[in-house]
Amino acid sequence: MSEVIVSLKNASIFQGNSEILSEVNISVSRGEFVYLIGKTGTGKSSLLKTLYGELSLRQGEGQVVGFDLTGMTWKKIPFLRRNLGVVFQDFQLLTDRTVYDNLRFALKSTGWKDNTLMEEKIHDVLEKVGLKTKGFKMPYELSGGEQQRIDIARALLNSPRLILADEPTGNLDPETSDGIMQLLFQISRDYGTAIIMATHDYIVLQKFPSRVLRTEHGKVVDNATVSFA
Ligand SMILES: Nc1ncnc2c1ncn2[C@@H]1O[C@H](COP(=O)(O)OP(=O)(O)OP(=O)(O)O)[C@@H](O)[C@H]1O
Repeated sequence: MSEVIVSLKNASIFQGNSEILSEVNISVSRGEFVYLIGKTGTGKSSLLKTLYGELSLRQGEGQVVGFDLTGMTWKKIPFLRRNLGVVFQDFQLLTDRTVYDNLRFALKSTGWKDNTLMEEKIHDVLEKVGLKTKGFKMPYELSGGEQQRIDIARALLNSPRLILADEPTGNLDPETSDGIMQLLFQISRDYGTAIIMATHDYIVLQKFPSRVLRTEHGKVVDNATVSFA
C-alpha cells in the first residue's frame, strides 16, 4: 500500500469561530499530485493553512507527513514545517537580499548551521528549478516565473514529502505557468513529493490533468469532475 502523506478524517476547518468546511475526509499518498479547486471564498486556502499548522484543527483527525494535527502545539509547528514546503502566489521572497541569501536565511531558520552543507544544498535546489546561475541576483532582477521557481527552490530545501501550493500560477502568463506546472509535476514524479495545489486556473487543469478535490457548499468533494463550461 502506498504511504499516506496527508489524511483528514471527519475534520472541520475553522476561521475564528466560523466553520468553513465540515466532514472533510481526504487522503493523499506519496507522489500524488492533487488539485484543490472551488469558487472564491469556499475554503481552499483555509484547508491548506490547516495542513501547515497556520490554523489549528479543532475538530476531527488529521495527519500530515507523520505529524498529528490534533492538539498540535506552537512548539511543534516548526518541526511540521521542516517536513513540508509551501509555495504562494506572490512568491514571498525577502526583497532586501539576493536569491542565495534568501535560501540561506530559510535554511538557517530551519536549523541548518554547516556553511558547506548549506552551500551545497542551495546549489542543489537552484539546479533542480533550472536557475543555477541566478543565486547572486536580487529578487527584483528576476521575472515573475523565475521568482516563482526560487519560491519552489526554497520549498525544496528540506527535501519535503509534501508541497502545498496556493495559486502558484496566479500571477503568471500562460507560457510561464506551463513551465511552473512542468516543474511541479517533475518534482512530484522524480522525488515522490506529494503536491496539493489550490488553483482557479482551469486551463492548467486541462493541460495537466490530475486528481481533483473541490470545495463547495461547506464540504470537500473528492475526485470532482472538472467542468470547463
Ligand atoms: N483571516 C481570516 N479571518 C476570518 N475569516 C477569514 C480569514 N481568511 C479567510 N476567511 C474567510 O474564510 C472563508 C474561506 O476563505 P479562503 O481564503 O479559505 O477561501 P478560498 O477558497 O481560498 O478563496 P480564494 O479562492 O478567493 O483564495 C471566506 O469566507 C473568508 O472570508
